[in-house]
Amino acid sequence: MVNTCPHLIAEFFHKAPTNTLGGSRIHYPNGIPDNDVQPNKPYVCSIQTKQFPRVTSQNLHPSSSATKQKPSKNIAAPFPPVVPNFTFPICIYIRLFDTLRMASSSRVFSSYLRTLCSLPFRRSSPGIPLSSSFFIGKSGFGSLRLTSNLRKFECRTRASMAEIITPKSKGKVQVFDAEDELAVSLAKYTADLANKFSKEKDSFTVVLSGGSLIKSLRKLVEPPFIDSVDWSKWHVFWVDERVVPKDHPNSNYFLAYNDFLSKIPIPSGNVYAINDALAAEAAADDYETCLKHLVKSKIIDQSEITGFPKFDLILLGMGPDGHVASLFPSHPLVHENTKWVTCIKDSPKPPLERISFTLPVINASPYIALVVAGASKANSVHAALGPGPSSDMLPVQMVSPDGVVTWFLDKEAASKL
Ligand SMILES: O=C1O[C@H](COP(=O)(O)O)[C@@H](O)[C@H](O)[C@H]1O
Repeated sequence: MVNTCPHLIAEFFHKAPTNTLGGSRIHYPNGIPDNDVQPNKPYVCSIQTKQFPRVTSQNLHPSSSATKQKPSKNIAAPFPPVVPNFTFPICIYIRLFDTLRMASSSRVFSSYLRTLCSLPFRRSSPGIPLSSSFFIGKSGFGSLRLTSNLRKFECRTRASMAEIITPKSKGKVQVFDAEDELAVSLAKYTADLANKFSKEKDSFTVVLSGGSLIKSLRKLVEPPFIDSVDWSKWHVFWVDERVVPKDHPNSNYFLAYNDFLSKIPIPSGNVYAINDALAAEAAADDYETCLKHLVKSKIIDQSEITGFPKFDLILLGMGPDGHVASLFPSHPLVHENTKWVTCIKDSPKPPLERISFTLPVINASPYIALVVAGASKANSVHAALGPGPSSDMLPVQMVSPDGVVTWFLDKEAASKL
């Protein structure tokens, strides 16, 4: 019986005409007897109830008349009068830990549902998976599992972040309801890695992109993160640069200096800008020489397998067309596999001339963050993370390191997943 269960799982289908939600009886799958239920193991069960009103997106709304129904005499409180607009697409499984009290109290149940309502993906959108399920554990940490007939996602969430677990090769994908939350998470991720590497090898080599990435790093230069790292251990590089003077508004260095570097106590000798006094090829060669020197002096690690430099962390942005660094779709530079640093003189995005790390350098990194926000990038995010192969590989799809790729997406960028 419910009362003897170490944890409970409720399931409801808000689309089905017989929707119910309640706690009078838990049915475990495949006829598992209640006393065989293992602690801390999730089961997808159904709750059979006659007491609660049917659950639909309407009657979960506070103003709905269903929420004002009188509860049956068997339940402690009316079924959630407080759950805001609730429009999960198909079906939801709620795992409740720690006993009967959770199932037997609709107040607890409704507080779980409130947490659930703050999740992304709660609105139906084109391409919404055919079914979804949601698990909430003891700590308030939950996950949303979305299943389509093409592929499976599993999302884990804390507050308004969902994590989509894709095939390993595609990396770890986090989706944030708001860009501000993305920025906090990125700051924590970066600070944690900086501390890990500073502790392990007394230095931290990090590579910046230009563009919107710098804005997304803004929380790192605010408390508590700014005080949580030893900036003297940092060595900062650029994955790409535009061939313009360092004080030009198009310069990636200029952007990073204004919004990031000028706000942190990093030794100026640890900031390795691309030489703006040289023409494109010379600047690329000069940067490669600089990197080789730093590999020799053991500031930068080197991949034992490929010989390419191995930066501790590469922070990558992605353009709406799926470009990363200054490696653009269908451009021959994406196939450069000898040089460490190269240049492009016909960039489809201005300015025409740019310097860029090559893909083997990017892919040598043990940690890559792909930071992508905004609806304009949703198609490329879908090409990279969505189901099925695409005929023309975007540069972002060629980011495939031996290490870990972590995607930081806002919900607009993830809207086509
Ligand atoms: O031109 C560039 O574009 C990409 C993406 O920029 P975003 O503003 O769309 O995020 C950027 O990552 C790269 O460093 C930059 O040179």
